Amino acid sequence: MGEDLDVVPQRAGHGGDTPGRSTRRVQMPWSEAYAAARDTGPLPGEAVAAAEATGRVLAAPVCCARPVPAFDNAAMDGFAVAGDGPWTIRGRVLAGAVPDGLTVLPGTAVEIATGALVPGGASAVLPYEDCRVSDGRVEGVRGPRDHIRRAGDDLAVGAVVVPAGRTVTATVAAAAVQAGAFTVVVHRQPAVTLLVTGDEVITSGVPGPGQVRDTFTGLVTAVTARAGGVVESGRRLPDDPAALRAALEAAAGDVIVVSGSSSAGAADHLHGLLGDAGATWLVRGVACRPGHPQALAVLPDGRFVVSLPGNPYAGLVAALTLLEPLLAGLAGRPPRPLPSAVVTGGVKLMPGGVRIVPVDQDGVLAGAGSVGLHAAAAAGALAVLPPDWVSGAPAPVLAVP
Ligand SMILES: Nc1nc2c(c(=O)[nH]1)N[C@H]1C(S)=C(S)[C@@H](COP(=O)(O)OP(=O)(O)OC[C@H]3O[C@@H](n4cnc5c(N)ncnc54)[C@H](O)[C@@H]3O)O[C@H]1N2
Ligand code: MOO
Repeated sequence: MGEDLDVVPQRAGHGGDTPGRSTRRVQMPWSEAYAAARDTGPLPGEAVAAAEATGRVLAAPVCCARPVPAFDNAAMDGFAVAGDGPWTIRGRVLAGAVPDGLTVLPGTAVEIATGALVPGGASAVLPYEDCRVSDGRVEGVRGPRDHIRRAGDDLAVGAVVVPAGRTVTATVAAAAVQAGAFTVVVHRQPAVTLLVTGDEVITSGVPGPGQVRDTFTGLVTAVTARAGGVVESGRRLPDDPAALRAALEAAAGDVIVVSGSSSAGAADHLHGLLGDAGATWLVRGVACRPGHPQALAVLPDGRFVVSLPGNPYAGLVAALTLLEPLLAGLAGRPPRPLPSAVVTGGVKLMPGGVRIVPVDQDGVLAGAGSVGLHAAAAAGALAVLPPDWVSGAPAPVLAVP
């Protein structure tokens, strides 16, 4: 666990606080940091084929473009008839056929399939079950229902199929297509560039003395996907300010995630570079353990920078505290309260802040430092424990990716 250099549990650090190198950082309460990340607002909408929009959030309502049903069609297999019976059979219309010029005259019938376009003149469809057919004639008694589905019976043009703000599911996409809305307007997916810093970090092979294997690429990719974003590029960088500055300048997309370089050491350049670049802090330090050095800034051109502390468990905490809500907000997902669960066990709490601890599906805490990921991996979730938490009380819970 890192040293508590600067625990000042009060709110501060919102916009306007220009980054610069400093070892003393005011820490924002965890719930405010989470909300600040989540409330950055959605990206604009774009038109996407309904069938390809699954998982995206509607930026505009889906409106009915063609009536449902789109044309008068038979609700039953049988005979479309006009006038009183018996009726002389004059033809057959199957689904998909266009009975151009075919009119059902009084006293005549057309054999018809469910879903087939009902020819002009027909006043009802008699199901086979209600008919007798002999010598090219149909006899039967019309019931109270005409068994014709009229155009627009279910939905009229202009009606709202699904309101804005809903996530496109397979059913939403199918309903849109059924209503003739073949494209839908969804919030743009936030695009992420991941910069993995650290001379000691390697991305393949067995680490040599002083080296570690990168743990962030997979975690950030999973958290990003879960929040509705997409990692468009990832790079490993040495602890070199010029390389980090160039990578920050060149990074494409909406959000730059930087792992490591979050602290105050001689090799930690991120904060100074963000200051040089004129960035504005939305969050700079969070009153939580682990993960207190995490930060969120916005560059003058609107790109966000999320700083994940290099210690792997602390970085995971930060990815769930800042990255996931930021991306979910940018993707247009409506804010929802975090799920909460009854948590039991014993842990040293953090005065003036929250302790974030792996918790299993039965609500039992597992201990964890700021480095090892094993407890989070085995537990599957993290409990956010306020300073006054007692065993048996509920606490917000974050699912691990
Ligand atoms: N003087 C202070 N020192 C430190 C403080 C502090 O407040 N004052 N905070 C400590 C805490 S807490 C954390 S967390 C770390 C944050 O460090 P950085 O974000 O600057 O990260 P590094 O120093 O580069 O690395 C820290 C640690 O993490 C390992 N690491 C880095 N990247 C990866 C990766 N991609 N995969 C796996 N492991 C990684 C790295 O090898 C180091 O062991 O600062 C404390 N120090
Ligand atoms: O302990 Mo640090 O808090 O690893 O982020």
